[in-house]
Amino acid sequence: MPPASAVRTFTWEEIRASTKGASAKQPRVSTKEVVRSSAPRYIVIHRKVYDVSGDFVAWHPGGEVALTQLGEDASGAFDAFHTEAATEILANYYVGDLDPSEPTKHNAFVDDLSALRARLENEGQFCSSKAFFFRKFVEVCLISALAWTLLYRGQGSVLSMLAFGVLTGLFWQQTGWLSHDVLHHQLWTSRRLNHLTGTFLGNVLQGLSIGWWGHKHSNHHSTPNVHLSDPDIDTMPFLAWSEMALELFNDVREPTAAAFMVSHQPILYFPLLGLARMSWAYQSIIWQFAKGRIDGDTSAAGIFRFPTATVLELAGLILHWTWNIVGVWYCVGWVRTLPVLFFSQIIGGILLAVVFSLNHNGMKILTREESQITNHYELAVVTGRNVHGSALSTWFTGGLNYQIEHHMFPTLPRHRLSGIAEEVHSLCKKHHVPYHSTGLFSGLAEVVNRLARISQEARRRMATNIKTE
Ligand code: HEM
Repeated sequence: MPPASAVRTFTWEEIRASTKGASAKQPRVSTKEVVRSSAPRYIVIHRKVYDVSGDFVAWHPGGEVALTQLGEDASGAFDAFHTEAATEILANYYVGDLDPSEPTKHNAFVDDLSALRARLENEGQFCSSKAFFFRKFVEVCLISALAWTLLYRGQGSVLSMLAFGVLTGLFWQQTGWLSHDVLHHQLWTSRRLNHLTGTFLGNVLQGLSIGWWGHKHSNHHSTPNVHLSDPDIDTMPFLAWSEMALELFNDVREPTAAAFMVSHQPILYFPLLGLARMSWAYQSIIWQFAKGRIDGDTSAAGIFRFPTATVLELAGLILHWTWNIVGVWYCVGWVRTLPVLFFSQIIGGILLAVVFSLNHNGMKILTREESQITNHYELAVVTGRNVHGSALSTWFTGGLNYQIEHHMFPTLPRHRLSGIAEEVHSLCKKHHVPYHSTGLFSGLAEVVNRLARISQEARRRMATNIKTE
C-alpha cells in the first residue's frame, strides 16, 4: 500500500462516473461491459475505494452480484456476505480513499448493528446447531416418505393422489427453506460443503437449480425492493408492485395482455402463485444451457467457473425429474402421472411463493437514488415484513418470518433469529427506523391491498389515457 501522503482520494462524482454504461432504464452496467472495457469500475467499502473492473467478476466467488453495488457505498452488503478471509483479499483491489469531505451511508444505527454483529460473532452465534439442521432434514424425509407411501398404497384413489400432492408440495417448501439456509452458508464453515449440500437439497430434492437461484437471490439481498434492481419485484408483465413499475408498460412485448393482467392482479395473484414453481423449474433448466443470458448478460457468474458445478447441477436435475416421473408412473400409471405432478407443483408453488410474498411484497419500494443513501441495515428494515405469532408460523415460513433479522445477518443460522429479534426491534425504535411485524393473514391482506392499489392506478391511467414513459 502506498504511504498515506500518496493515497489517491476520490469524490462520489468520480466514483459514480465509473458506472458509465448504465442508464435510468438499465441501472446496472452489464457484466460484459465491465469485463471487456478497460475503464475502472469503483465500489466503496468502509471509506476505501476498490476497482472491480477486468477479471474481478470471473474471480469473485459471489460472481456478478458485486456489480449491483457499482459506484456505491457497498459496506453493508460486503459485511453481510463475507468472512474475514474476504477482507484480507480486499487489499488486492484497493485504489484509494473516499475524500474525507464525502458522506457515506454510515450512521449511529449502523454503529449499533455492527456492534451487535461483533457481539454475535464473539459469542459464536454464527455457528449452527447441527442437531437442529439434522432434525429438519429428518422432518422433510418423513414428509416425503408419507407422501410416497400414501400414493403407493392408495392404488390410484383420488384421495391418495390429493394427499400426495399436498404433502409433496409441503416437502418442496420445507426442503426449499433448508437449501436456502445452506446456500447462505449457515450450516457448514466450508463454502464448498455448503454448495455441495445445497446441490443435493436444491437440485436433487427440489428440482431447482442452486446456481440460478443463488444468482437471483444474492441480487435480491444486495438490493431488496429497489426498483429495476431487485429481481424479486421484476414481475412485469404479470404483476406490478409500484407505480414505478407501471412505467414499464411501454417496454413489455404484449402491452394489451400486460394491461389485462395488471388491472386484474388482485384476483390473479393466487392463481399465479400456483404457477410459480413450474416457472422456476423451467428457468432452472434453461439456466444450465444459457447461464446469465436470462438477465441479458452473456458472461457467467463466478460460481459457475468450475465445469464440475454445471455437471453436478445437471445430474441433480435429471435425477429429480427421473425419480418423480418414474415414481408417480409406477404408483398410479401413465394417465394419472401428469395430473398428479401438476397438482403437486401447484401446491408447492403456492406454499413457497406465499412466504416470499409475505417477506417483502407490499412494503416500501425504493428508487435507485433512494437506495444510494439508505444503508444496508435500514434497507432490510424498511423493505422487510416480519410475521409474528406461533411456533407454527416459524415452522411454516422456515424462519423467514424473521425477515428483517435475516436480511441484516444472512449467514446467521435460522434457529438464532428469534433470539435477536427483540434487540433489533429496540435498536430500530431507538433510531426511529420503522420496523414492521404483523400476523400471517394480515400480512397477506397487505400484499393484496398493494396489488389492488396499483391495479386501480393502472386502470385510472388507462382510462385517462396517460402515456407513461
Ligand atoms: C473488492 C470487493 C470484494 C471482494 C474482494 C470479495 C471477495 C469475496 C470472497 C473471497 C468470497 C468468498 C467467501 C468469503 O471468503 O467470505 C466472496 C463471496 C461472496 N461475495 Fe464478495 N467480494 C467483494 C465484493 C462483493 C460485493 C460488493 C458483494 C455484494 C453486493 C459480494 C457478494 C458476495 C456473495 C453473495 C458471496 C457468496 C457466494 C457464495 O455463495 O459462496 N461481494 N466474495
